[in-house]
Amino acid sequence: MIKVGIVGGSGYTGGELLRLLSLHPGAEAVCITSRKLEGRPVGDVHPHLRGISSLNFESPSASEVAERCDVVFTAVPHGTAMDWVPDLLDAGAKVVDLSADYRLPLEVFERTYGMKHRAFREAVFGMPELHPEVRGAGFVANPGCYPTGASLSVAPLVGAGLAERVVFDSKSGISGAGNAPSETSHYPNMAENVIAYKLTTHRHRAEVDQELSRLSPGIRVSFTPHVVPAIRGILTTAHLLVKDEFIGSIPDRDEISKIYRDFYRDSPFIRLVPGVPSLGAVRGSNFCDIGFEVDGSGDRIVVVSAIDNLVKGASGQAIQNMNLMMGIAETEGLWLPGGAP
Ligand SMILES: NC(=O)C1=CN([C@@H]2O[C@H](COP(=O)(O)OP(=O)(O)OC[C@H]3O[C@@H](n4cnc5c(N)ncnc54)[C@H](OP(=O)(O)O)[C@@H]3O)[C@@H](O)[C@H]2O)C=CC1
Ligand SMILES: CC(=O)N[C@@H](CCC(=O)OP(=O)(O)O)C(=O)O
Repeated sequence: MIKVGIVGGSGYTGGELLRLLSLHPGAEAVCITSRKLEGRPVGDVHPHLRGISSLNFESPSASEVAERCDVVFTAVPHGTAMDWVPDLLDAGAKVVDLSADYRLPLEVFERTYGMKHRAFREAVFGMPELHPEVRGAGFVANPGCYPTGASLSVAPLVGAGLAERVVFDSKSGISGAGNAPSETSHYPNMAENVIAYKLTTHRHRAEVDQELSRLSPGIRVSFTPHVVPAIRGILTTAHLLVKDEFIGSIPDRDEISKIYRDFYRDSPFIRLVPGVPSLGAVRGSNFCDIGFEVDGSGDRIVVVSAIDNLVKGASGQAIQNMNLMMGIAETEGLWLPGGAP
């Protein structure tokens, strides 16, 4: 049994890690931290875990957590994980960091997040479909939620050299913002509304750019996020503008499907769907559903992806990474259907 610790277990991704781990046959949570809830049962703040988890929140040091665990998930805000990760690694634990602290090269992180990094280490970028080196790794930076849905939606087409530019338009459920109440999450502001924000400046553009540039150097990436009145889920619409040489001669639907199937042949959590993906079909699951349509104008392919931001966009992908790091089947504990409708 893999012994698991969760630093920052009172938040949304911490609760989701516990839910998924409770279904995992080869891993068990043994330590869950919270500064403000020390001593309280996990079910006090995560009511869905009442009767399932008998753990109490603790407030131990990094070395104590590492001593008791094989793998530790750091599910704390960016700028905070860097105070935990080096000590956990030095004490011998494998670490999956859910924050943004280790997803980008040092200089790009500091520019994008406007802060000095206090404890930089190299990590493997934890998107197994694009980074097979996750297998056996000791330290993995789990990707952001938007970058997961965005990068996976078009990676095969970008890798095939079709794209000049991709313009992403993403819609997220409100849990993407974490459990601290904010003006955006206030019910009268959010209900029956759609809020676009950081139209050209969201920090996740750097992550998507990083992943797609590896596949096609020089590609141009634009990204605009929205919050919609849903709790979970991210629906991303990618407008892939083809290179000049493909204008009017975009591969047909069968050829594009083949590009996807070949690229994702070893990726059990990617489902190429015949129509338009829906959030209901992936809610609660680790799947990323992808559908596409070639624009009759001949210069654009529109791709839509759907993920659950708390699962494939965070805690599910983190467990997928843990499985690969520990040398067990990638799907272990994660082979769950979505909660349609
Ligand atoms: N929500 C989402 O969809 C996604 C989130 N992420 C990332 O995952 C991480 C966690 O997100 P989420 O669960 O939503 O966040 P929440 O705001 O819901 O929870 C944050 C957790 O961090 C703990 N925490 C906060 N500050 C500190 C600190 N200084 N030291 C130790 N613990 C601290 C809090 O515990 P307490 O105050 O009780 O100590 C709480 O448990 C973030 O980096 C987020 O960006 C990534 C992808 C998707
Ligand atoms: C809806 C919403 O507010 N989403 C968050 C996504 C944050 C997240 O989960 O990403 P990181 O792990 O990179 O912080 C936002 O736009 O900031």
